[in-house]
Amino acid sequence: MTDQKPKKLFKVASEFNVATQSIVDTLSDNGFDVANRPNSKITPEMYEVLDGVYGDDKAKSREHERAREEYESRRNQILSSRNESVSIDNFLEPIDEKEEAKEEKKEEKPKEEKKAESSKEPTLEPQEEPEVKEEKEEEPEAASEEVSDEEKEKEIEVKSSDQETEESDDEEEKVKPEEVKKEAPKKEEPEPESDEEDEEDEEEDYDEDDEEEEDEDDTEVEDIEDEEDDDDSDSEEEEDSDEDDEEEIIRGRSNKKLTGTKVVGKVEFSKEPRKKRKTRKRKKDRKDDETSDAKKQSKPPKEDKSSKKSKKSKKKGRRSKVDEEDVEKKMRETMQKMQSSGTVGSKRSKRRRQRKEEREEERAMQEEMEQLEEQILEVAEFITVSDLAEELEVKPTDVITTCMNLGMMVSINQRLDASTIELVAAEYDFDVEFVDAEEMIEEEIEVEEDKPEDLEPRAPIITVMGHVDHGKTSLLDYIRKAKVAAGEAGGITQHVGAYEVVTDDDKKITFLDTPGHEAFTAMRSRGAQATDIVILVVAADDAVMPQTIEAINHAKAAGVSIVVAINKMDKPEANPDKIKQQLSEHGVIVEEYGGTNQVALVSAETGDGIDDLLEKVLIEAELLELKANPNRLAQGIVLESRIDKGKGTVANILVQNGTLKVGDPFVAGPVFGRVRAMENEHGTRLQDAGPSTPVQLIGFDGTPQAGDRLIVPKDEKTAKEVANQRQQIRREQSLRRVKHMTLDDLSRRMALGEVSELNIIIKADVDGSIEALSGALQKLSTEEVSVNIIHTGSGAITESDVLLASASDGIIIGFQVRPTAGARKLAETESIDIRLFSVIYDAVDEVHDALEGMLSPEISEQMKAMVTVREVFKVSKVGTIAGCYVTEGKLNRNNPIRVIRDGVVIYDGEVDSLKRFKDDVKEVQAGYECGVSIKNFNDLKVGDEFESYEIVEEKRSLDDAR
Ligand SMILES: Nc1nc2c(ncn2[C@@H]2O[C@H](COP(=O)(O)OP(=O)(O)OP(=O)(O)O)[C@@H](O)[C@H]2O)c(=O)[nH]1
Repeated sequence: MTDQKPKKLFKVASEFNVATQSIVDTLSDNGFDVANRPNSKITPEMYEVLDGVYGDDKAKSREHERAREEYESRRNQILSSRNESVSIDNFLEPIDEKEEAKEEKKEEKPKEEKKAESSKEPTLEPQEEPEVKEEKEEEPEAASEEVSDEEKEKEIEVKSSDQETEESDDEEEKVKPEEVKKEAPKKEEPEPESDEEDEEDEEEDYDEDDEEEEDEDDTEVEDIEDEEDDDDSDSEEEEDSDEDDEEEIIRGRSNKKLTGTKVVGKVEFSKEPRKKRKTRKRKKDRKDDETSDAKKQSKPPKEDKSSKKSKKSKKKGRRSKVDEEDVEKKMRETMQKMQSSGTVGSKRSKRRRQRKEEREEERAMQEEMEQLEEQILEVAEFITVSDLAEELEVKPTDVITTCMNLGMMVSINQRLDASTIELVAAEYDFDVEFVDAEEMIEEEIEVEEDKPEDLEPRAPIITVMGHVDHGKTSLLDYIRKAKVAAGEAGGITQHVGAYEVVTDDDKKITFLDTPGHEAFTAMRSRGAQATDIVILVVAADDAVMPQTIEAINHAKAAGVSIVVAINKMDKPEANPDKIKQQLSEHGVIVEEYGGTNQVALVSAETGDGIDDLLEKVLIEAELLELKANPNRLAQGIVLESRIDKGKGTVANILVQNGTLKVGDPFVAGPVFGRVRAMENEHGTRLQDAGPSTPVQLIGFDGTPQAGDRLIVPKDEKTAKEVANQRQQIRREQSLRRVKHMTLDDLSRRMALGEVSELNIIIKADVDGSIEALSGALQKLSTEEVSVNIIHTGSGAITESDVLLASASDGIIIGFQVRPTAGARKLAETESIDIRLFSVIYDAVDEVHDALEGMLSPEISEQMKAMVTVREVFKVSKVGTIAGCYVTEGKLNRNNPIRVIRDGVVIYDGEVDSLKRFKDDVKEVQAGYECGVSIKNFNDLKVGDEFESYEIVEEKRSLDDAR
């Protein structure tokens, strides 16, 4: 009009609210040759011509715009009056209004078309209308959803205005020309903002939920940004602006909206909608790869994703390259504008892009992981050559050849150890992940996983622990007498390792018979855990004692909840507060002190508080949500076993899950069996036993160990096979495997990935050394291996320590203390590594070296003899002479010697003189008496022990080093 400068086609189109094609056509009719491109220049002359043809439309467009504006603000009012969040409902409510608007639009569009076309080919008009309808019918499929979607679209459409500009004959009076558009968006901007925010959130969720549609969503999102940023300049070339509009429409909504949008385009050009899609896709691609211009290349992979997309790609192909490039260029510009403008929209788009990049990275990583996983072989140690070959998908002879090349002669049925399996697998480019052999076998039989709906609450299984004489047995006895199913005639007739009690409100609790943490830990050391809750008994008239602390540590190491029973409350000197206080110092914090451990004040003598204790146990059980499925094949645990002259092997079993029935075949550890008979503690024969029921079971082929898991497989054949396999594996393991952690073995096991933590039990002479040592050791934790001090205590290393080490696969560090004879033997049989030190730094260095994989135990200490002092003679000028008895080994006068009193090293020195009767001797064998004096040490007492030892240099073999 008044403008002297040439205008861009898309702007003019938007101004007149006509399709760019119509403008191009009109111009060509009037002798102007203009390409239908958004940026084609419309000279003032051309503009004049257009003004003549479309001037009226412009006015209508303005009117329309105003109407739309009104509608928009009404809508926003409604929306904001509701809860800000934009939900489908929010959109659905103003349906009527929107529907109206929609109707208007539908009517407007065809008419506009007519007008646009009328200048050229009025006859085409009637044909266009049906086309539009068709489109509309085709695209939006889900009617109800789309109503809301379309409404949303409309809102946005209204904002963008380009589409509405596409005429309206009937509505002419209502609809006003375009200029309004420009004003309108500005006003609208703040309002729609909130909607779009919400939409954006929706999109975010959507993005995350649906990767497939991610791209489209993103496109939509960007379109929204376009909308936001370009609202002012709403103007876009007719065609592309149509596309953009569509995109804008799409923005806040689902893909269906996109299709709805197409309709607009189709009104004018039957292929338009497809072009629009192309544009969208291009946009997507650009977003995917902003910097790359080669969008077309990036498209194909995405297109593969869905047939829809591939269709799109075909459509793309139809369009001329030039057009695409132009549009892309335009899009790029828009994007740049958006970025440089630094608007909220651009920030959003950045965020979105970031998210998208992150997602892509994640996807790439996942793919990588998958690839890596493919190369990981999950096998059990001691797998046979043939099984390994099967896993590697090669012939057994190939594995044998590989082993030969590695310098090992193996047979097809030979079982291989971890390092050999690794070596062989490496030859085939596989990494190995070792899984527990027994678990693997169990996996074969334990296919069925309990469904949550099949699970029913089961009775909790309780172990009572506490210090000597604090009343564990009394408590168990009282509960048993008072609560064991009162109706049972004859009372308790036999020991089944556990018993069930029924509380006043008819709830069941199963108590394991053997109190104390030794039994508990011994069971755990065999890989079994029967206990759900520990009742920690502490005498109210005493204090938290060493075994109380041990019990706490054992329960914690097992991850079992603790309910405290402060016993002997009937005693006048009872002081429960002191006990609670002391317990809190050891990590057992009762509820009134802000902790989670429940506490009951009881008297095992009078029975006071026992009901309260049981109630608290039940509450704890409820918190633990202990459940089992009684309607499945049984699983249980062997509590004890013995051989009965008449019955053969008899074992006390605790059923943990499922129901054990007479006649069931089973496997308990490496032992096969079939349930011949079951009895409860009252000697009553049972036909079946459900979860948490203790029974005495007959029908074993061999003798299982306490702690062995009992499983009922689907048939006898499987049970026999599993038992057989387990026997083989156990044999293999006992032959070839150091069962428990040792410092020497640590680095090897670290390399195998078997170890992520080093559990240490510290025993020392005094508390000060414990603190210093545990502090220093804990600091040694590395990323790969964390150092856990699971128990500390002063005094000799006891069997209980060894059991805990065994159960927790830990090592024992003794500082200035020695193991008791029993502990030493147990440590030998359980292969527990006990390291004894006299200097804290030596201990720290050794653990450090082990963790670094640099431990070189070339020099080690070997105990040569143990000697007990039976009498002490003080001889003037000579000093103290001990009359001794050599209990173990051979006492050599040249070996260094330690003096141990109550398990604690009190002196480390040399033998001054060693005599048999009156004669000096070089050495004395075990079982003989002798007289010993120690250089510079006279403080000898009856009962002291001497430990004679030798420093040995060990040469490490290659095997050791591995
Ligand atoms: N007054 C009083 N004495 C109790 C109570 N509970 C246990 N006792 C007594 O404390 C002593 C030790 O009780 P036990 O039940 O044998 O203690 P324990 O913890 O099982 O001991 P060990 O089996 O040696 O570990 C016995 O003489 C009981 O009579 C109580 O609540 N009140």
